[in-house]
Amino acid sequence: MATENKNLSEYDKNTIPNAKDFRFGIVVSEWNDVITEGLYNGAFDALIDCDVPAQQIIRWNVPGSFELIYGAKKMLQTQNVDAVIVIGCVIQGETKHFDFVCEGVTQGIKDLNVQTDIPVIFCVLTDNNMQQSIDRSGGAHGNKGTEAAIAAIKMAYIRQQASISHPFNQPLLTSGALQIEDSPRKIENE
Ligand SMILES: Nc1c(NC[C@H](O)[C@H](O)[C@H](O)CO)[nH]c(=O)[nH]c1=O
Ligand SMILES: CC(=O)[C@@H](O)COP(=O)(O)O
Repeated sequence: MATENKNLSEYDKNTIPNAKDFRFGIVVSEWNDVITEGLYNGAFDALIDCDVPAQQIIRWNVPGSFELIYGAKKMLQTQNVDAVIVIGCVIQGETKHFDFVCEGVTQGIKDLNVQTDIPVIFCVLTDNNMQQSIDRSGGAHGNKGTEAAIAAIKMAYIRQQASISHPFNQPLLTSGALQIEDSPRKIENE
């Protein structure tokens, strides 16, 4: 189902785990900030609506979507959070730069989800034009930031339940994977 056939802002609170004790990091790209601010507001408002105290939501800004990778890495390395949401808006320009930024940030955020124990939620619009971004940041198709917040709560809950049911969960990765230095959180493959 494409976004045009669903409203990104709709969620059923009855299907969402109790989030009042969870802490969330949100890393926001400053590129296309008219859009990213709308996405942030959607995410923040949804977390508050799901009973997350405002003081348990940490926001950092980065210059562009490509920097979301490093920002999220340092967020999860240094802050006590249960999930991180990265927010960006990449809009096609005249050149192939769009392709490389989108692929780079996608792969980078994927790598963080594989290499670390903290879920990182991908709230990065990759649109053909500004209207598509407007439609997905509080416009005709709802707000992808809202969708990302709900995903963050659900993934934080999965992580919490997994640690309860499998307190000594085994490393997932062989050696040689990306090492995130100086992290207070144990890398899965160690
Ligand atoms: N064109 C867009 C960018 N480009 C900037 C890159 O994300 C990055 O900051 C730069 O290459 C320096 O490393 N970023 C967006 O978020 N959105 C765009 O449309
Ligand atoms: C995604 C981008 O970096 C892009 O918007 C930059 O525009 P251009 O390709 O015209 O340089």
